[in-house]
Amino acid sequence: MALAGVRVIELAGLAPAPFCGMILADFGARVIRVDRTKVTMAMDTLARGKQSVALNLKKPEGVAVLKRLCVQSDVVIEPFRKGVMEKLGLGPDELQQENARLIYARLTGFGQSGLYATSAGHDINYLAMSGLLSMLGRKTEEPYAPLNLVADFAGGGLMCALGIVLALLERSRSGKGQIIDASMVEGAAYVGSFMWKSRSIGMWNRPRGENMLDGGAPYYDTYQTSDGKHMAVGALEPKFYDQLIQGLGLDPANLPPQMSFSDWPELKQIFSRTFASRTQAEWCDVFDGTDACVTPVLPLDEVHSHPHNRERGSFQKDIQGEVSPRPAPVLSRTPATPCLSRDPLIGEHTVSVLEEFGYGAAEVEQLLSSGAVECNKFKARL
Ligand SMILES: C[C@H](CCC[C@@H](C)[C@H]1CC[C@H]2[C@@H]3[C@H](O)C[C@@H]4C[C@H](O)CC[C@]4(C)[C@H]3C[C@H](O)[C@]12C)C(=O)SCCNC(=O)CCNC(=O)[C@H](O)C(C)(C)COP(=O)(O)OP(=O)(O)OC[C@H]1O[C@@H](n2cnc3c(N)ncnc32)[C@H](O)[C@@H]1OP(=O)(O)O
Repeated sequence: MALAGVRVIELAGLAPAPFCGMILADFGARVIRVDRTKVTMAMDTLARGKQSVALNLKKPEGVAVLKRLCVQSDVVIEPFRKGVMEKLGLGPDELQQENARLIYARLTGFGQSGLYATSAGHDINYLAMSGLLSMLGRKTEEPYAPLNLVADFAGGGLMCALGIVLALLERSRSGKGQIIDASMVEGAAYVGSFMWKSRSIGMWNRPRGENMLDGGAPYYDTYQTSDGKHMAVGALEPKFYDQLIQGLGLDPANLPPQMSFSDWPELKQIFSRTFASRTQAEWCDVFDGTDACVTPVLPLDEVHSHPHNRERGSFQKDIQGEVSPRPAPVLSRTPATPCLSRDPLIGEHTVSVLEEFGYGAAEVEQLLSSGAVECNKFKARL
């Protein structure tokens, strides 16, 4: 796989860093997650393919172990507030002094500098500071965050993974590591560059919820069907819009023009009434295979069985029967082969990893007895 041989130390975090680590693991990196000790339940639901070592970084011995792991690794991902790693003596200066090739990824909400750098926050806060949240939500509602998708994952974990891969590529020429300052505010904003750049062509010059792509246009929205499900409509171009009108069985001569903003509310009502007259399956029979840009809105437990997704194998089932998306994108020669076995227990691999990284049995025993590390063996259910 593309990242085979790359060793990553992921310090356990909330959601963005685990997603970054999972992406790297999916594409072949060896990801060792460093968990806290005295924690029984892992909160990392994105742990596939990772190993877990439990270290107490409040103990000098624990800090020394992390240093040794990082000296022999390519990447360290830290998900903490600015300054936490420096307080532990594990900042970039310390770690890159011992390993100049180390790529030190710092995944934060506000970045390593600035007024909010040491403030707590979550996805919605970073999204708000990116400018994008002000554009999200129907005109009759307050701005709302689309789950914790945009800052945590698109602008956070995924952007950080991109930074790591870029730094690995650069290191193949320079031989040197570097620090990645991955701010979720900036990552989310960067993902939203189109919103900035398309203002020049008038894409967003109407109030929130009244533009073409933010719920204003009747031909770019969702509609309820007679069985309480929904269809998604994205018929932007006139040639696709014509097929939408045809599929709905409407006469264009009796409708206002597609681009008549003032008539959009009336058009939306006509579309709503029409979509409400049939079931989702019936509308799929009408629109599947056409260019009307109409698709069913599928709930999570139906996506993997939809003929299109099933044919491509877009979703996978792990050893415990849990369905989740397969890694994307698909590389033709070195595709990701995600681990489908169970997630690691906290500290499950502590002893084996320490031994692999050069600790002798007596040293491991001493670290265990001091509480600097912990090991939880998987107890197979008999
Ligand atoms: C929307 C998402 C949130 C997704 C996560 C949610 C799924 C969960 C978040 C809260 C959970 C609920 C909550 O815990 C309450 C219940 C608990 C119950 O047990 C379960 C049910 C709950 C309802 C539970 C349910 C869910 O699990 C939750 C809802 C996001 O937006 S995630 C993005 C967050 N932001 C960032 O990641 C940006 C960068 N990080 C930060 O800014 C901060 O880390 C953050 C997130 C603000 C947290 O700040 P905090 O003060 O807690 O930590 P830090 O300042 O970073 O310092 C870390 C300290 O930990 C020490 N440390 C680290 N590793 C070790 C170690 N191995 N050994 C010892 N010590 C360690 C480190 O030294 C720091 O110590 P100091 O504070 O002394 O310096």
